[in-house]
Amino acid sequence: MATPPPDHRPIVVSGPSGVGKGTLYNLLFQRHPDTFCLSVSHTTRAPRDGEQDGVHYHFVPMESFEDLIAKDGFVEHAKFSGNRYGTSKMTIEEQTNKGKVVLLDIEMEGVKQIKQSSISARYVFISPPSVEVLESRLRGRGTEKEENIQRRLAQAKNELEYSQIPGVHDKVIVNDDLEKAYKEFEDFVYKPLES
Ligand SMILES: Nc1ncnc2c1ncn2[C@@H]1O[C@H](COP(=O)(O)OP(=O)(O)OP(=O)(O)O)[C@@H](O)[C@H]1O
Repeated sequence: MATPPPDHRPIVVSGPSGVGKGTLYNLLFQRHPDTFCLSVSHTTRAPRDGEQDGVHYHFVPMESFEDLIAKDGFVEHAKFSGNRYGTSKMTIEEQTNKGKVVLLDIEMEGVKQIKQSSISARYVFISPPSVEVLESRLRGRGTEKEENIQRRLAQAKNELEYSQIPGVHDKVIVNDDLEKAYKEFEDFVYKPLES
């Protein structure tokens, strides 16, 4: 049965690659079925094998994407290797109107953009116990090539610096012991509304 949190605002989850963001919010989805959803991004890149439109991404032509930018339809968007990616305001609104609390898994530049947008959201940053632990998780996941690992670690240092600026995030969780970090994450998500 769905147990919605008292605060329905979208939750922006950020943190370095490999820190365990997906692990934490997938646990939340398992333990609270039908309550949350992950925002589906728009992209101009072609679908990969097995990717479904509307499930993994909203796949759109460049022209439609740029049209939506011009109409201020995105809370954040970015370009990676020639393709555009973004989170549309419409996607967030539609899911919120269905009674779901929307989680956004966003990297640092996107977080900065959302903070400038009209969307009222809650911000949680997932931090590694140390850069060494982060490196071993990235390697342990076995999904990255060496050059990718080095690039992600360099980017992690920027993200960690940004997370230390007071007031940027409502909550910073160190993902050391998974169950302990999960409990902190769940407590943050289910925090009573402040009057
Ligand atoms: N508390 C933890 N202790 C040990 N290992 C963990 C912990 N949390 C996550 N992991 C492991 O670390 C690896 C990275 O986790 P995950 O894929 O959830 O990271 P992510 O932040 O979502 O990464 P990305 O941003 O690249 O998608 C996984 O192999 C996961 O099982």
